[in-house]
Amino acid sequence: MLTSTMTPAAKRVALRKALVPGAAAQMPGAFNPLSAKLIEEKGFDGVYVSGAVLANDLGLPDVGLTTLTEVAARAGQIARMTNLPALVDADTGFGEPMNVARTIQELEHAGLSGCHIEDQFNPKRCGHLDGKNMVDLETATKRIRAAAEARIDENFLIMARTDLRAVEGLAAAIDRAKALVDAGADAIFPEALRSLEEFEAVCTAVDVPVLANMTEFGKSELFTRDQLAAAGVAVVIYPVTLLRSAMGAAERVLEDIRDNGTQEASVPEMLTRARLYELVDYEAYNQWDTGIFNFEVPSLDIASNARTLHD
Ligand SMILES: C[C@](O)(C(=O)O)[C@H](CC(=O)O)C(=O)O
Ligand SMILES: [Mg+2]
Repeated sequence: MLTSTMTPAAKRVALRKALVPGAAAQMPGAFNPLSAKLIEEKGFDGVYVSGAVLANDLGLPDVGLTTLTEVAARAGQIARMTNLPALVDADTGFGEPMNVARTIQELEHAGLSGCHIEDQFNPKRCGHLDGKNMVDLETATKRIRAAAEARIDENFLIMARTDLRAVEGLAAAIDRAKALVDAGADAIFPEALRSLEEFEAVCTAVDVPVLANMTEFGKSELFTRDQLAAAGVAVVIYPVTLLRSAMGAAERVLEDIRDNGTQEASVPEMLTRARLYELVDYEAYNQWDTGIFNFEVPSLDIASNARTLHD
């Protein structure tokens, strides 16, 4: 009720514990606080807060336009609504090393469990697009060192993302990943790898947990959890999956209303009123005021989601 019951410190410990090489812990991307509750209810290991989703949600492209204030605020809203640890995409860190240090502290104060910082130039691009511009090794390591030194809670996870694979190849990406670990990264996000063998090579080369980005319509195939676990991956993100699914459903129902004059045919696809109320724990709020949940919600078979509007 109201917020999660676990402290940010406890969630950070949970994230550290989940990040075991070969565990392939699954962290779907929450596009809002409510979807984080759904992710938790379905038994996932953590929640990812995607920079692409955050930007796209504002109607913006994912090119580094969002500010630290916007990202910390939205990620904080998401993090505090779930007992799962939340890992946020901090893009290029929002500036020079001193700004990166502030980014880490703001994200900690917002209740996040960790973040990743990448080695692209601003304006950055989605890691699965061509034409990325990379910063040099010195700048990349400075960002990570500043991040690691700035944290207050030693369990706040600093993950270094390298986008070098698509630009200079796997060997260069592995070299950079090692240097980023030496600079203080607790985990590595090798972006846009091409095969399971490449994941395996990175996992073998670095002695910290490795993340796999299973984003749709990108450069990586959509490998299964078992395949990634066998390659040694510690954590898997599905960053934009829920936003793409929700927006796909929204597009379909809008066309239904426009073309048929009613949404009736789309209702079976919808989350029911009862299910929605269950997710926001409506009933629990009666603890303060018994008048809050004293009405009838059409009782239905929540599991099959099979009712119609007229039930
Ligand atoms: C992981 C990612 O950084 C994100 O912002 O979610 C994106 C995802 C995407 O655009 O599909 C990425 O650069 O891979
Ligand atoms: Mg991103």
